[in-house]
Amino acid sequence: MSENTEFKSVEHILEKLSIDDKNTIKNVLYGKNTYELTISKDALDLAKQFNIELKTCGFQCQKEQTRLPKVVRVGIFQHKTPRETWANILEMREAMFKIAANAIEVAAGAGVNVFCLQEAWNMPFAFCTREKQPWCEYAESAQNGPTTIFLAVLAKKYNMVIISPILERDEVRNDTIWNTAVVIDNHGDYLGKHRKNHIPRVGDFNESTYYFEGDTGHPVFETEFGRIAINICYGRHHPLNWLAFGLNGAQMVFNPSATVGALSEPLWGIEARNAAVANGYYTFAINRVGTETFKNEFTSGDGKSAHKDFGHFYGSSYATAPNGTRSEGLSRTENGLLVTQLDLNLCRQVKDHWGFQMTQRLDMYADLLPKVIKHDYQPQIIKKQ
Ligand SMILES: NC(=O)NCCC(=O)O
Repeated sequence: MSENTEFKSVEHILEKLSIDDKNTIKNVLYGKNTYELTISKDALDLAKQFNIELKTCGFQCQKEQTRLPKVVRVGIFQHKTPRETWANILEMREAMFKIAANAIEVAAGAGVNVFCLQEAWNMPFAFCTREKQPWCEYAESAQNGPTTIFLAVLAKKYNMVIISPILERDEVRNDTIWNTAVVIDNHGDYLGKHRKNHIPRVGDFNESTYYFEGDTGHPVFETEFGRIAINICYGRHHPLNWLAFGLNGAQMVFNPSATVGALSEPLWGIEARNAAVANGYYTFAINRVGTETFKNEFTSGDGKSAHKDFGHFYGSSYATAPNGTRSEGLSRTENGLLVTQLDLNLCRQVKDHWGFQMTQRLDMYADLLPKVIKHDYQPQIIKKQ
């Protein structure tokens, strides 16, 4: 399907219904407790000028008697690759930096405190090709590479925490490559990094040709705007990965992704949303957008003829509150910024209400898991004798 024939979004189709029907359906499917944010005219005008779809969503939270509200604005940004995939790397990087700078400027105008980009945001998602050149050249130091240096200036300028998922080159340890999210704090300082824990081996996602499973565990980054963690793309299919970030105290978990319609679209609205409910934190799922075509054909090992693209990255980035209420999705076809306003107090309120954490029986799972990973494990199946 070509990009022109892709439909814009589920919400766009819902717009065709009467207001009453649309609201009834949205209340059932997305939850009721949201509101639109007021955004300055300047930020709205800038978004228009930069061709960025700007959507907002506020999540309601009760006032407490003993704790002050902890209100945070979060921006998530999805974007297309702005040049042909085979463009010169320095030119591509320059064009990507321009797109990110524009989006961050709009986000700053909208009062965003924490901002996250999509997976491997500053390059084409070339891991379908299995070619090492030139793609490995995009890899750079997490702490001192050009992308972190570039974003650190903006983080400081706008007093904004920025999460930057990139292809990392560990120059200290054997030049190895990793799929990594870098966290830069609101003073422009490097706070740390997380390496993708689960590497896909499905469809054209040949990422294991380039990098290995991450070795950084489940870090949670304490920032002035709350405790954040990053569950990179394919990790969203792994409930224990989400669980571990929750156990380490995350209040907001980001899922920067790159995934295509034919493979995962029916799962997209479920997994990050379910993780928010199960773990009592906010989640933010960010998918890239557009179709990226490569110069050389590649095969998928599934009998289909060789081809030059992954298929359509369907965007549809969205946010979910710990009570399961979610925002609308961004477009399936355009660059977009979703700005959410949330109160971190809701995490504890939902835990108190539902008791999922209190009832989760970690003791039973802790007992089972060491047994399961033994090669001679016998599943606990009871059969009629
Ligand atoms: N980037 C990545 O891990 N994609 C895998 C496909 C998916 O998880 O939908």
